Amino acid sequence: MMSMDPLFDEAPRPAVELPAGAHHLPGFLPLEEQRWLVERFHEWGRGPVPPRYPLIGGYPMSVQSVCLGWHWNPGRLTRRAVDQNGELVPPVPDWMVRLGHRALLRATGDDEAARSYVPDCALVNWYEPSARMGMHQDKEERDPAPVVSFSIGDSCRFRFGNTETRNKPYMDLELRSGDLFVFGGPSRLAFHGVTRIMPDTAPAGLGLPPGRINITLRVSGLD
Ligand SMILES: O=C(O)CCC(=O)C(=O)O
Ligand SMILES: [Fe+2]
Repeated sequence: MMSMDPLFDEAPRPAVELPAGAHHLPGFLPLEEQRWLVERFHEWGRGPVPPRYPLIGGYPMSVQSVCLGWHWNPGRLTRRAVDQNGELVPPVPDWMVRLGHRALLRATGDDEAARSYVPDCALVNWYEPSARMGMHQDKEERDPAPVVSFSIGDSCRFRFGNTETRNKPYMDLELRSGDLFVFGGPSRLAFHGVTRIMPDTAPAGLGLPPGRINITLRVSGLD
C-alpha cells in the first residue's frame, strides 16, 4: 500500500492559497500523538453519551459523533445529550485546550490569540469509509474564535468554500492523518464539507478500523 511507504508519506503536497483566516498545516500531529488521540477516541466512545448519527431534518447523517463540553445537534448546543440519554457530556479536557493553543500558535504565529483561545466545545466525528459531510457553516457558536480541526486515520477530500453560498467558489484539498486545519477571522463562517474518504490511506498501527476521525475545537460563547 503506497501510504505505508515513508517515501510516499513525505511526498510534498502542492501548496494551495487559502482564503484569509484559513490555514492548513500538514503533519501537525506526530504519529505518537495521533495514536494517543485514537486511545482517547475509544474512551469517549464508551460514554457517558455514546456516539450517534445526528439527525438533520429527521435524517441521520452518515457521520457519527460524540461531543465534549457542549452537545451538538444541527442548530443548537446543549449541556446534556437531549436527543439521547440526557446525560451531561464530559468537559473539554485541559490537555485539549493546550493542544488548541499550540495549534493556533503554529497556524497563525499570533501568541496573544493562541493564549486567549479557550475552546469549551469539541466535536469528535467518525467517518466510516462511505461517510460524507455536506457543505455547511459552523454557526451554532456565538463566539467568533477560530475552529481548530485535527484529522486522524484515512485521508479525506475536504471542500473549503466561501461565506456566502455552499456553491463555488470553493477549493478541494486533502486532509491526511495528523493534519491541522484552522478557520477563523474572515473564513470563520466559510461553508465546508467532506466529499469523500480515501480508503487505505491511514498510517499503519493507529489502532483504528478503516475510516477517519475528525476533532474540531470551538468556543461556544455560551454559559
Ligand atoms: O471532518 C471534517 O474535517 C469537518 C468536520 C466538520 O465540518 C464539522 O464537524 O462541523
Ligand atoms: Fe463544520
